[in-house]
Amino acid sequence: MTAALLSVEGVSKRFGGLLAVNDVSFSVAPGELVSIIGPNGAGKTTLFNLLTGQLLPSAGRVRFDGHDITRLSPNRRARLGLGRTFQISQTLTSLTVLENAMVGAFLHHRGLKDAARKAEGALALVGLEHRAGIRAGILTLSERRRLEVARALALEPRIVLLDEVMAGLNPTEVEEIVALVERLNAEGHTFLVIEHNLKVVRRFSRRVIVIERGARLADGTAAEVLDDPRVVEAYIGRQRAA
Ligand SMILES: Nc1ncnc2c1ncn2[C@@H]1O[C@H](COP(=O)(O)OP(=O)(O)OP(=O)(O)O)[C@@H](O)[C@H]1O
Repeated sequence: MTAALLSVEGVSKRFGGLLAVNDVSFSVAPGELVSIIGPNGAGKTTLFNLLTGQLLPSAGRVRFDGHDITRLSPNRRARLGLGRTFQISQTLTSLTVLENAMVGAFLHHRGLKDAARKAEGALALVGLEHRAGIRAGILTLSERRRLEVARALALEPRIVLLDEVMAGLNPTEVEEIVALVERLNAEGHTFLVIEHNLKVVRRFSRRVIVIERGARLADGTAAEVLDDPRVVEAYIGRQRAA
């Protein structure tokens, strides 16, 4: 078995009386594309925040490439190779598209020229190179999402965490992002993705983890997990009923 790139070991997060993440364990191997699904409020974004250091866990450990990163700052984790996008767009609307991508690149490249070259490469990976010089504020939602992926890629990450990058997009735009993530994964990028669109999840994930009320309810192949009666009951049935 391939050594894990990211390991989550018995991680919990308590907010006062609420156990938002409850003793969750799993690992991600290099090259995988793993989806995390679960009902609203299940604890998925909190779990991402524990992985990237925006929050510290109440219990448990996070390891990255064998190193214990449980208490490292977000910046140190990003330097080690944890890139992410946020559910709420972090695009700096008054800066250009290139300058936004450079925010990621500055982590490893202090010089302007080097950072710009790295950022241009990341924009080319997501098909936004022709938009490099325009103000990010005038991008469409779909372009903005791709810019966020580019900013994460400009960090030269070893894993990219995507938090609902397809939310609010129309079916054509969803297809574009799915194709982008599939291509990047085929090129060797490792992804951990929070996604609500189960058609997308079934299509592109080899592996799916279900979080419900903070706990891991299932972890397996997309077919195993999405057809598991417990998952249908806890999540999919509820989505269908909605
Ligand atoms: N900083 C915080 N302080 C207190 N409670 C919080 C905080 N962040 C999240 N929570 C609570 O933790 C629970 C899990 O929230 P979280 O945002 O992680 O869920 P989610 O699965 O990402 O939901 P969604 O799919 O709606 O984005 C929710 O009950 C939420 O209200």
